Amino acid sequence: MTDEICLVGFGAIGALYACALERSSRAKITSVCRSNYQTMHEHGLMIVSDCIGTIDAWRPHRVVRSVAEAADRQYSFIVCATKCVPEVKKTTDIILPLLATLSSSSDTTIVLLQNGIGIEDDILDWLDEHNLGNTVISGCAWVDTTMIDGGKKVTQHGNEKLVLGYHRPQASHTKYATRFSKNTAIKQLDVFCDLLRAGSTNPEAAEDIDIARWRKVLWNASFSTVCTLTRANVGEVLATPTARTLLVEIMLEVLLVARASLPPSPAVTDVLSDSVCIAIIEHENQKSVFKPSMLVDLEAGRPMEVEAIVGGVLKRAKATGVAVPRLEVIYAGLNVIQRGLLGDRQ
Ligand SMILES: NC(=O)C1=CN([C@@H]2O[C@H](COP(=O)(O)OP(=O)(O)OC[C@H]3O[C@@H](n4cnc5c(N)ncnc54)[C@H](OP(=O)(O)O)[C@@H]3O)[C@@H](O)[C@H]2O)C=CC1
Ligand SMILES: CC(C)(CO)C(=O)C(=O)O
Repeated sequence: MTDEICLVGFGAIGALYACALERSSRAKITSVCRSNYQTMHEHGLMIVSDCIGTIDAWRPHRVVRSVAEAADRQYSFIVCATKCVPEVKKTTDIILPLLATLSSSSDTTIVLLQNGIGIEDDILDWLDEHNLGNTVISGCAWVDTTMIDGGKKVTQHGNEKLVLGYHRPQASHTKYATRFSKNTAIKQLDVFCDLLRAGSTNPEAAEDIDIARWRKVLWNASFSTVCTLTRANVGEVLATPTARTLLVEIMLEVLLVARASLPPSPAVTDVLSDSVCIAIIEHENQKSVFKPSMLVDLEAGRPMEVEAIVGGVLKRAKATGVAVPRLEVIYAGLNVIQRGLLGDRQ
């Protein structure tokens, strides 16, 4: 069987995983290409990847200019791999024409490939409001991939892992909870992971995606934010003892919020224990010249994922009454920069 899949957000992550999905030979991808529509038509995309190899002039099955144009059919999966910047546009607003194609009889699954905490909230709210129970999956990518040459090339170096899982209804989603089917969610997660595996990438189905997301945001809320505020690479931050201490202190704050937000379980105790902070720091190459994507966005003058990466943690901190003084300072500092980046968009 061939799955029709729509991809919104044809950047580094979107293109890499769309290519993998299509290389499974069991998926047809419709890609919404915004700034790179013309480039895709004229040149296709060159992919140079340590996991899927080198592919010249790849073009997805169908390339369209807008989400509205893509919404002419039902899809098995709607994949969103834009940067998550609700300060510019909420995910529900970006994919609204596709959401409008959903009905109580459709099995369409929404997949969010984005960093951050609470990135699924507005989609679940929308489904609840519309009395729908479609599965929502999200993925945390542990990969270093970049789109370069004006959208003509994607590079991916080193290891790649995509941890995926489905989101359970939240307490406020009473209508979604009655429509949601855990069996369907598990089945759809399996299908998506199988397609990615067949396309030579390394998906991992998480028992509990919330735990996996908190584990991932530990890195983003600390390294990404401190590197961005100091405009320094990972090695430069690690070489500065006070900044190194700050990284650990931020991670400890995130861990307090994570443990207060999640139902207690052996997995939470295991994956989100304080000792993980030192392990994360020691795992980094101390001389790394790597720049987190938040800093890369700043340097390119693009809005950063402040709300998704820091705002999401702060929302959960407020809801659970956990004090996060360092994250508050980080958030305020990043928002000063973000205001400049948003400019007229505000
Ligand atoms: N790159 C990486 O190595 C990693 C990234 N991530 C996460 O993955 C997510 C995606 O990141 P990444 O691929 O790097 O991002 P990119 O900036 O490379 O790509 C984002 C893409 O989304 C498109 N887009 C944005 N808004 C819209 C819209 N309204 N309609 C249509 N297209 C839109 C952009 O198009 P346009 O060019 O027109 O703006 C761009 O092609 C982020 O959450 C990031 O934090 C996680 C781990 C690693
Ligand atoms: C942790 C990392 C580097 C992906 O592996 C990332 O998420 C980022 O740069 O934003």
